[in-house]
Amino acid sequence: MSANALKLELPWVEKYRPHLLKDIVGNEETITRLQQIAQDGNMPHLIISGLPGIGKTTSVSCLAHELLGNAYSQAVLELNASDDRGIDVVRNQIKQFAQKKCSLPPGRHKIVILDEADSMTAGAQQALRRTMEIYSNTTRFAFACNQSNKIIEPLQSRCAILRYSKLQDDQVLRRLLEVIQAENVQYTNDGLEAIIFTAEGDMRQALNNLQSTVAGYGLVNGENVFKIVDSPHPLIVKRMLLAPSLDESLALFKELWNKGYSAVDIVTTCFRVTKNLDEIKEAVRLEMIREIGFAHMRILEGVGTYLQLAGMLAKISKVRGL
Ligand SMILES: Nc1ncnc2c1ncn2[C@@H]1O[C@H](COP(=O)(O)OP(=O)(O)OP(=O)(O)O)[C@@H](O)[C@H]1O
Repeated sequence: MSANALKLELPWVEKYRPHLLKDIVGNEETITRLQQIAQDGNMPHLIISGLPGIGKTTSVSCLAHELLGNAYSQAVLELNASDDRGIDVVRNQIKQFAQKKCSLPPGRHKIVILDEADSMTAGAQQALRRTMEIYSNTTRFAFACNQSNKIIEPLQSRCAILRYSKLQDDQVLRRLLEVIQAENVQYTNDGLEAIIFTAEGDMRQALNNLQSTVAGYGLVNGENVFKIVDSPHPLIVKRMLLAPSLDESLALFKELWNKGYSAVDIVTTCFRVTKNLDEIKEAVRLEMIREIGFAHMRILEGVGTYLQLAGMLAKISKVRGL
């Protein structure tokens, strides 16, 4: 195996997973709150919610490490969606853990981390209610989830809810550059732009796409990134949307369609490109987004045909006054 292949073995998302709260990028206010909790030592029950790949699980585990130090391995119970988390696990495993005695730094508590908690059944969540109360003097719970409304109300009312927002492009960029420097990656600016464009604020996806592009092509440039991500190149989509005539627009669309991109891929790229189109008037841009939105809705309802997208392009060219 070559040295390069060996170097690529460990996923960068794991290799560069922050170990301290201060290394987590973005959501500064929430992170500051977690740092305060880490200093006080008295962690409340927590729900951390937000989109995938923005550092929720990482934050909880950093917090637990900072609170418990060397006691982490015995004083933290981590359960995620791949573990069985039905009612029996709550009744047995979690309860047993809560009853377990272990020596901790003074004023600290054992921590149960429930990742992807929104996928737990309502029954299992109900069963947690009493457990959380009875053992709250020794054990605290941290839930990470994508949608906090999937956590039943009684649990929500027992917890402090922290919401993570999507990471800004410059925050993702900063982290990418750190990894690029550490891994000595060759890149071009349009390559970085492509990674940020496709990741849409999801740090995990950004790092994975970076690593896949390096593994596949070596050089991170726009073309290679879009090949790896397998989504239509935004420049072609832009040309399609701004073509001087409907015929030209349809010709570019046909090219994309024949390459095998799905209707959803094309329509979502159309939306992302249109969102940032500075070349046209605001009112026209909003009308275009409206048409794209309608087409997207119909495609998600199941009508993802060639005709559907061709119709969308026809409406867009009408909106643009062609
Ligand atoms: N804010 C961040 N700062 C630095 N690295 C991050 C950040 N967010 C995510 N990452 C990187 O992405 C990886 C995945 O993050 P994490 O598991 O915390 O995501 P998550 O928000 O819990 O997602 P999910 O909802 O899918 O569980 C981490 O290992 C880390 O490398």
